Amino acid sequence: MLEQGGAVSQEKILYKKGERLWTKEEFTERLKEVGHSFYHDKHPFHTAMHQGKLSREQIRGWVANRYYYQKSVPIKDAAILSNLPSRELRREWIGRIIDHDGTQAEEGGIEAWLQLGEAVGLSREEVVREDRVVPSVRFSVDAYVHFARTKPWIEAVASSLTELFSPDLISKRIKVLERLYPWIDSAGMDYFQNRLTQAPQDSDIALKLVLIYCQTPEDQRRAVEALRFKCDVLWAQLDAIEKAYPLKSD
Ligand SMILES: O=C(O)c1cc(C(=O)O)c2c(n1)C(=O)C(=O)c1cc(C(=O)O)[nH]c1-2
Repeated sequence: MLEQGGAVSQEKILYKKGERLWTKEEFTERLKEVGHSFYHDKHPFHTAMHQGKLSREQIRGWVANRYYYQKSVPIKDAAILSNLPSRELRREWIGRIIDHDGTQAEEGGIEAWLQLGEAVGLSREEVVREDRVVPSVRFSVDAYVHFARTKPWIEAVASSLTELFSPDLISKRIKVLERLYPWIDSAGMDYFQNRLTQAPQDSDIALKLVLIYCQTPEDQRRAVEALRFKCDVLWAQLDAIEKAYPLKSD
């Protein structure tokens, strides 16, 4: 099928097994549906956090365990970077590593997370020693890094699209922590404040790449599955944290 300019109208091409390529709008909608159904904003541990029900020990356990995710994100991004096939693509991605690792002038997200640790009463030494990190948190985060290393780069990029949904969750979290957990030193909020500008920039780039480079129904399906996998990674972390720091029943 040819459009006016002679370009092939991908939207109308029918593929085998009756599949057709989703339009960009349909594809974006499918990705967003995954977030609405499976993102960790609805996990019971977050629900309890948002209701002000977590004890100091539970907040500390969450911060200490999530450190393992924070320190692994730039490793995951370096794995993706190493699989990107052009310098134009690598230029789009490299800033993420600096956001987390920092440079001499800019300390970066991992440092800000350690400051959050101090704000909730954890020494940076104990956070860095990973004393409280439970096996299933390690296991799920390592699965994310492994996914980024071994899957086609566009699937790894798609798996980062949970960041489409993180700004709403993080802005809610900032308000909740300030209002319901006043014992947390406000200096600890810098990490979350920074993510409110970084996450939309990251997800804009990732979504642009996914929409451009997923050119067949199979590519699109795999991107949706990659995002579902990543939702599971985030959910599994909270399951593990909840198991180690059980919620009180009402
Ligand atoms: O606090 C959160 O709920 C949350 C969620 C996510 C996410 O949705 O993947 C990220 C972050 N935080 C985050 O801080 C972060 O740096 C980050 C990087 C990525 C990624 O996949 O590349 N996700 C997230």
